[in-house]
Amino acid sequence: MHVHVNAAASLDGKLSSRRREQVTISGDDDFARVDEIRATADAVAVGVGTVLADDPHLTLDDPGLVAAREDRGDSPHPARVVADSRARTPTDARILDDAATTYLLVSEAAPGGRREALEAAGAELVVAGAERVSLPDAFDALEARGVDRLMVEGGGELIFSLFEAGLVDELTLYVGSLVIGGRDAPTLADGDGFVSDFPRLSLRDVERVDDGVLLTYDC
Ligand SMILES: NC(=O)C1=CN([C@@H]2O[C@H](COP(=O)(O)OP(=O)(O)OC[C@H]3O[C@@H](n4cnc5c(N)ncnc54)[C@H](OP(=O)(O)O)[C@@H]3O)[C@@H](O)[C@H]2O)C=CC1
Ligand SMILES: Nc1nc(O)c(N)c(N[C@@H]2O[C@H](COP(=O)(O)O)[C@@H](O)[C@H]2O)n1
Repeated sequence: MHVHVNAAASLDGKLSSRRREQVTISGDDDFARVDEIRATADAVAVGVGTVLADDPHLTLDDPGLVAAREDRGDSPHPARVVADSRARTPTDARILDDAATTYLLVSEAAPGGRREALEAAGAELVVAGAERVSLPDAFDALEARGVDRLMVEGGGELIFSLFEAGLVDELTLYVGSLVIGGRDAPTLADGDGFVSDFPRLSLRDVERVDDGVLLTYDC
């Protein structure tokens, strides 16, 4: 499976503020670029922290991109994926509407009642890992369901785990021209952080987009 991580950060590396509310960092051109990456993906993933903070929809905005997917025999929108060990996704989350298939990656520790409620709300559950979602096992299960290209939009906890597991193939980072600051504000890679064996990426491209910079890396 090809895993493409995309995120937007302030120039001090924050994905949002210390309030963990959604901050608009990208401009129109960058959001259009994000839509295009979504359109080429079989599925778009976030962690449950992003679902709880942003209530994202993760579908395509551009009807032309929807039509192009349908012309080539794909579903109108990519599937949606949430890494959610304990099945904390609210049953009324936008990500659970019927616009696209939604896979919830849960662990064996997810309470049975929550699993049933989320299945009733339309989610397809994938169980991988004892306490926390095992990303390698979960991604194998997604691949078995036809997900060959996965886009990951965040947040920082999930992205750190993906780097830690060596699962990232490509990173695009839009760096907006604003400062958010805050020692507790989410960054591109949070988690426990690395103290050695830091992942080193290969810079493929640098481009000016909106009033910021788009960095593209091979991982
Ligand atoms: N600017 C941007 O591009 C973006 C910004 N954001 C912002 O980021 C913030 C949310 O980010 P964050 O709080 O880091 O949340 P994440 O979206 O990264 O979700 C983290 C949660 O995912 C669950 N999870 C399940 N399995 C794993 C695993 N193997 N590794 C890591 N996490 C796992 C964990 O909860 P559990 O243990 O319960 O499973 C964890 O707390 C919000 O403020 C949002 O606005 C988000 C995306 C993009
Ligand atoms: N690329 C990008 N730029 C920003 O400025 C952002 N705040 C985000 N956030 C991500 O986009 C998701 C929202 O998706 P929908 O519009 O609801 O489909 C949000 O959850 C973050 O993952 N991304």
